[in-house]
Amino acid sequence: MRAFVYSGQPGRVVFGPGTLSQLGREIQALGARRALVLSTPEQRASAEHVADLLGDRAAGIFDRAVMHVPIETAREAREVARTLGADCAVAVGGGSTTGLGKAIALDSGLPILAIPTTYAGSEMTPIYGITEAGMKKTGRDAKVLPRTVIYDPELTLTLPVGLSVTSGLNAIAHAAEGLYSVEANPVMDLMAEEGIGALGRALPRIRANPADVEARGDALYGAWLCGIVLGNVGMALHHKLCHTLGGSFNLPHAETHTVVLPHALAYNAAAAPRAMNRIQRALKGKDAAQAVYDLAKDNGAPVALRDIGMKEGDLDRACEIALQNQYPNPRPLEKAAIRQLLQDAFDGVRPAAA
Ligand SMILES: NC(=O)C1=CN([C@@H]2O[C@H](COP(=O)(O)OP(=O)(O)OC[C@H]3O[C@@H](n4cnc5c(N)ncnc54)[C@H](OP(=O)(O)O)[C@@H]3O)[C@@H](O)[C@H]2O)C=CC1
Ligand SMILES: O=C(O)/C=C\C(=O)CC(=O)O
Repeated sequence: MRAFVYSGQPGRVVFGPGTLSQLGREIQALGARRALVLSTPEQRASAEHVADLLGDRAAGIFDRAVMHVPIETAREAREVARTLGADCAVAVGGGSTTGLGKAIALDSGLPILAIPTTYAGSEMTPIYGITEAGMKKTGRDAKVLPRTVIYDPELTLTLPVGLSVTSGLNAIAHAAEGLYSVEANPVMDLMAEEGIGALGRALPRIRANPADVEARGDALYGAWLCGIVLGNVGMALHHKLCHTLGGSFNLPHAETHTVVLPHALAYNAAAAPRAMNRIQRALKGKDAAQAVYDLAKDNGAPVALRDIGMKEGDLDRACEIALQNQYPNPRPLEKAAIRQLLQDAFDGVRPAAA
């Protein structure tokens, strides 16, 4: 076994159907008296429900969270938190809403209680992202790691099937890259394989019956584990490509992860055989890249960048941007091969077996 470093992230998790009802107790345990509830405009009704549960511990609602946390929105939310005298942020929603909570916490140190309704995993990480002048900057700060997370599968019943599948594959991407991270360790490997397996089993069941609370619970459990992996070990080529495609070409986050992941795995397969074994074992497939591609395609998710807004003429530039800085990856970053990876992802071809 090779040497490794393991740093656990602190945080309390309350998990299970109906656990939102424990919000009052959890807020009290945090010592918060005036919680600002965050949501997107579309999830305002959920924010109102959360505020009702908080009763006189609710300071107000800020319902203008948007994808990738524009700095203007972050400033506005910080100001609202200050004006209302908030001593806590409660983020109910996906990664966009959790991300806004993190932007507030980064500035003020307010504790976050997160109630995730997608599988993106941000609630398990000390990573924040803020977009300024069209550029998204990410960083790490222990202050932004939510102190408490309530995972209530009932809140994910309204997540449309298409988004459930792509968000689940976003989560799988964290675990898959965690398995070949330079910081990989045996504890994260266990969580990664278990998380991929749980999502691999849950997504087809959610597609068959979006109201299946058991399957929703399994997916959220998988997302939790995959999020822990993202928060603990560094990512590689796949996440770099997705940030490039999302940040510079405005492609949708979870869909981009879904399309690119099989091709990033095929690129790295020969250099990371143990990681590939774990992925294919978790998905009960014969080849990791093909198993991920099939999971997406068989469940109706997009598999081609051309179908999610990418222009073929931008592939060269995407390749250049993704290679501007060096970063750890199992296989060295080879320009021609990465350009071909992007072409394959653009065309949506099923990757060849390793
Ligand atoms: N810092 C970190 O560690 C991480 C950050 N992220 C960041 O998070 C963002 C992506 O997160 P993601 O969760 O995919 O995106 P969003 O939070 O934008 O949610 C994706 C979609 O899910 C919908 N949705 C969420 N909850 C519900 C619900 N209960 N019912 C119906 N629809 C729902 C949203 O609808 P609507 O807009 O209508 O609310 C939205 O259209 C990106 O900015 C990404 O960079 C992602 C992973 C980790
Ligand atoms: O960009 C961020 O906000 C930080 C990390 C992620 O988005 C992880 C991911 O690509 O899913």
